[in-house]
Amino acid sequence: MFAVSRIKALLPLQISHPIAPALPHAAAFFFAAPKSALFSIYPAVNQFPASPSRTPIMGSSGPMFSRVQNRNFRPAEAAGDLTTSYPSGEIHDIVDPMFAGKTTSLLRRIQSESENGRSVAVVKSDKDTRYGLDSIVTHDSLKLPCWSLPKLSMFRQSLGVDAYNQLDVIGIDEAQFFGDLYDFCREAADQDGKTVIVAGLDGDYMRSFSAVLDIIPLADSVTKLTARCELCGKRAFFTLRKTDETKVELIAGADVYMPVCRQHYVSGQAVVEATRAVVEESPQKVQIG
Ligand SMILES: Nc1ncnc2c1ncn2[C@@H]1O[C@H](COP(=O)(O)OP(=O)(O)O)[C@@H](O)[C@H]1O
Ligand SMILES: Cc1cn([C@H]2C[C@H](O)[C@@H](COP(=O)(O)O)O2)c(=O)[nH]c1=O
Ligand SMILES: [Zn+2]
Repeated sequence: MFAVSRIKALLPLQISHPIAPALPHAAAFFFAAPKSALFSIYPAVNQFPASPSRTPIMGSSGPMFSRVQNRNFRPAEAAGDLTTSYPSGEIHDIVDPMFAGKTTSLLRRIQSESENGRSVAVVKSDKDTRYGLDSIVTHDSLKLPCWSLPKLSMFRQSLGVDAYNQLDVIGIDEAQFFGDLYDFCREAADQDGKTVIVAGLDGDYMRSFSAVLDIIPLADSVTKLTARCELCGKRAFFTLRKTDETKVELIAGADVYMPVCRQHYVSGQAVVEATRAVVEESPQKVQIG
């Protein structure tokens, strides 16, 4: 087994530079918004518990941006009556390899919804501890407060039922780590009338299916972003793992992963596998790239 070097420098928890202009090398799903508008929602961070995941108290308020009206929630009291007007939720699925800009897109979408007067909250998997548990953070250091939870089924209870009912928009980052993504999205959109914006990897380093693909049949829209191949600069659709670690879930950044085009995925995988075979015979620390 090879040792994987740990991420050396965690990104700072403050925004360290302005919003990247429209994801230069992503086929972007771009919500034009002034930089100042994004920053205007950050003061909300200080109004809420530093880490809601550590204090998931019933009825507590979490990192949800202010809005008082509940536009979407409709009790399902008349279920079965065809004349009943069901809530009009939506599901939008943003998928990509790593570094293509899905967290940036999610952040912009949430910002845009908030500016349009909608009540928003963001949740990510608590498995991703790279930048702490109280924010989603992009690879270029933009951040937004969030809830970190092991399961989406805990979301309503963590926010408190009243706060959940008042929500219009739910953003989900690192969605590939949620086993209950399908059930949560279906209920939130179909029953509770929420707009759900989901961002996650469509495949792991082996290009196997991710939970994010399960919700395509439920979705209003699916957007696949692309990164730039780190080896040749062409469009990158895949994530290459540079180490010999084989477990599916391995939380890391650019020290372990890189976005690659098809050609470099295939050749890169061949190198990783050949190296693994050699090193299994003669163990030593190796990292490619
Ligand atoms: N190899 C890389 N290492 C670090 N950052 C990168 C790399 N390639 C692209 N980026 C930056 O990451 C940004 C996208 O970050 P983010 O939205 O967090 O992506 P994702 O959530 O899809 O992983 C890009 O706009 C670019 O500035
Ligand atoms: C390819 C791949 C990725 N992961 C992990 C690595 C990161 O912690 C996240 C993806 O983060 P990002 O916001 O998309 O950059 O997923 C993994 O566990 N297994 C994989 O195969
Ligand atoms: Zn390439």
